[in-house]
Amino acid sequence: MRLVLASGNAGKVIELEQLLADSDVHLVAQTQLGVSDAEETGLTFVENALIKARHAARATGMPALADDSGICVDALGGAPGLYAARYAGTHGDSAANNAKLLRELDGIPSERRQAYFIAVLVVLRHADDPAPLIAEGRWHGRILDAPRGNGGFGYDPLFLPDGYDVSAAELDPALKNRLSHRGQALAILQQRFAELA
Ligand SMILES: O=c1nc[nH]c2c1ncn2[C@H]1C[C@H](O)[C@@H](COP(=O)(O)OP(=O)(O)OP(=O)(O)O)O1
Ligand SMILES: [Mg+2]
Repeated sequence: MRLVLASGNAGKVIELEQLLADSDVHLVAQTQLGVSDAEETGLTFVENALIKARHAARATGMPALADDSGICVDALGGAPGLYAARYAGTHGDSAANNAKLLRELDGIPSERRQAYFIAVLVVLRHADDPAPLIAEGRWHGRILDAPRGNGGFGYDPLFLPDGYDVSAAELDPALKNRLSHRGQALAILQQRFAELA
């Protein structure tokens, strides 16, 4: 089964390809097919994932998988949340986003730095599919005082997963994929791939 992966984020593409490496799902990244990024106008992760999947399915005529994700920080009322990719103003500027997150949490002690990553994955069989497959995962932890590690992407250097003494950027990639919001959501979705036409 060939699916277009409706994401322009190289970190996500690597993780999702790895997660599906042993399956019969073959992902083709939308950038390889010349598909532009969709405008993320939704007010929820589900809406944005649907918008992205529909955009890629429409452009390619292929079934599509999309991931909308973010990080929600309790002490910030859930921010950056849905707006994680554009938290500091420029879409996808991880260095600026991470710096802003550290600034916003300046002086807040570690016991009040709880946060979770969330990912919503959507599969549309075609652009007008009225019955998308949808799965969600959440990964709990806290925000560090300073970045640690070079792996992963995005907010990983600032995220200390519950139960671990290393940041998400210091975890072995395969372990991150087993634990993460994205890995959890994909495990749920895979149980349903069999339903795909
Ligand atoms: O495992 C993760 N480790 C670190 N950071 C993460 C993770 N998962 C999501 N994130 C951050 C990246 C981005 O700041 C935002 C997602 O934003 P989101 O719009 O879903 O993705 P994006 O714009 O980078 O790519 P695209 O929309 O083309 O899939 O949350
Ligand atoms: Mg995005």
